Amino acid sequence: MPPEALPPGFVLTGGWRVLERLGVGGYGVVYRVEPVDSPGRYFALKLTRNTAEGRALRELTLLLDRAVHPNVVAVHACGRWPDLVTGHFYFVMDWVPGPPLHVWADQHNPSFRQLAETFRRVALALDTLHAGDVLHRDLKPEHILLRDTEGDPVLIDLGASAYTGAPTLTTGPLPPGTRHLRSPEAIRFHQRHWRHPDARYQSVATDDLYALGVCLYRAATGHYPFPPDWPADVLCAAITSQPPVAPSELNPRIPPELDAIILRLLEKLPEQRFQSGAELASTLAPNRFTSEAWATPLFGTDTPAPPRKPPSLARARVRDLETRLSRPVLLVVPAVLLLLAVGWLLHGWRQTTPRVTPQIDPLEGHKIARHANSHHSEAVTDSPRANPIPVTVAPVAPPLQDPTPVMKPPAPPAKPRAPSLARLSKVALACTGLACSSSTPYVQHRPIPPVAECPAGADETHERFGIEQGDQFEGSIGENFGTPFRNITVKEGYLMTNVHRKFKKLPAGAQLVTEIIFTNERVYGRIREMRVDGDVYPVCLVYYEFSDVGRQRLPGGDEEHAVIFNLLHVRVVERFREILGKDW
Ligand SMILES: Nc1ncnc2c1ncn2[C@@H]1O[C@H](COP(=O)(O)OP(=O)(O)OP(=O)(O)O)[C@@H](O)[C@H]1O
Repeated sequence: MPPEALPPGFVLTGGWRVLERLGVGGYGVVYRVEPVDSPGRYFALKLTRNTAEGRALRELTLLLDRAVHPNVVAVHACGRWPDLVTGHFYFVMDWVPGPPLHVWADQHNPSFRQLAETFRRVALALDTLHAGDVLHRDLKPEHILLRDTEGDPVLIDLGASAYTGAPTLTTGPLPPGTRHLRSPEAIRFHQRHWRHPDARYQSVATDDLYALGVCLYRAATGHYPFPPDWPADVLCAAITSQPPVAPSELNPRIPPELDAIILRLLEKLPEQRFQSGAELASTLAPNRFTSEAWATPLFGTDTPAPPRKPPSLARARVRDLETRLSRPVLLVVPAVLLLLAVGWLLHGWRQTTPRVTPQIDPLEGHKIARHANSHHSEAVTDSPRANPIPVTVAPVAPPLQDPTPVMKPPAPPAKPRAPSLARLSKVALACTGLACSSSTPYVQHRPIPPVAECPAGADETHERFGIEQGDQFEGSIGENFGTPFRNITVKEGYLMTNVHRKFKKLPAGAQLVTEIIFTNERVYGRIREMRVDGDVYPVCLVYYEFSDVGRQRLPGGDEEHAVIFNLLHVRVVERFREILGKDW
């Protein structure tokens, strides 16, 4: 039985009876359970979805040892299912009966004073974690549950937390996290270092405090400072350089002091934020908020606040572009040409980008920023953008695993060219928040990618999933397993290939983080990392066609874009080779 499908009444090894499923996250599924020998006492049981339990053990270690606090969920037992030794790992913690923070704010509609008190307690809990060298790193409204309607908060999900001596979870520049709650400095770091395999962002307390500011903004206004469903590059650019709309502009009931506190938490520079949970907590001390404004509920029911506009995507696009255009190489271009390009781009973007559609909550009369599902932890990703070629695939962040050193021949120097309007537009189009970290917009002649070794541990993964060198299976690029199948446009960088159908023990839908490299003739896909049910495995796979590594480029594309068909073969290899036509 799959771990996420245990029915009510099912009893797990260890004597825990399942009552209901509370949630499914990236790595675990959480059930409300009761002990068989003590029915009526409720607990939450987090069961890993995969038998590899790195994150769960880490979380358990923290909850048992370092993160013991009345406002952090307490853990009581652990075990494995179905087999005591080899089964899925689980741990049992307090069941928190109330809703997550944003749902509480929207539906219970507490007073500003209650909200401040809830956040004061979260700030104190954070301060204790930080004092013990623990960083939460994935604070979001979904991870702050309310114990009761008064708003006593409980922090959950420390699976991504950092603590001294903890095993590293990822080997990319950023730790796991959720994009719209990442701090500006973390995103800036990613923009600068995503091509550098050894770069690691060191989270600090002010990252958690920034995320807490995002949670507070969401609770007090019904919106995120920057909507999570914005295209990734625009969202990242907005987080790093666009000031958020003042919360009081979205919800005029917000007392000025709270407005200032939220904006300070969201400062772009960490040194301008609160420096510790304790500092924030003292600013939120209840005796400071005596005015009438603090006693009012967050949102009006009798006289609903006039709907205000959430931050505009078009404005963010302009700022994004402004940021990019301020790069020195472009300063020499006459302003009039820039304006023309901006106008043209905005026109194109308006037609091609999703819009943020506010949805009115009928109960409270305030708007809730709409976003697809709950937001699971993820790495920063890039996004599709306006492109003259039909379908562009969204690149993703580089792999989480240790990239293997690549034996690179010296790169041919890029030809300097004088800026022209055509080139400018092209650069602006091709230049994403992440891709902008590269200083060369494009090169004309691309070398065949050099030989590189497989990442450490790939053999073990192959064995685990029953695949061996020379095996070939179908992969597809794009959401919905790539369907409908079609020609797509890819850029160099990273994108996600899916295992298209089950192959040996490889499940359909397993995600293959693929490095795309292309020459003038071929597109190479090198895969060093596979993600299955939230777990990450090193692998050594390549795109493959007939007896050749890589895929033929189809007509279309340009120096920046290559067109390929999105259903393709993936082959297990012993190393990444460079020679065309070489049989395996
Ligand atoms: N102690 C608890 N009491 C009540 N509900 C809980 C508890 N712990 C978790 N949940 C519910 O289960 C959901 C998933 O839990 P959690 O976030 O810990 O899983 P995850 O796999 O780490 O997810 P993510 O992908 O967000 O990191 C939570 O969003 C929450 O709704």
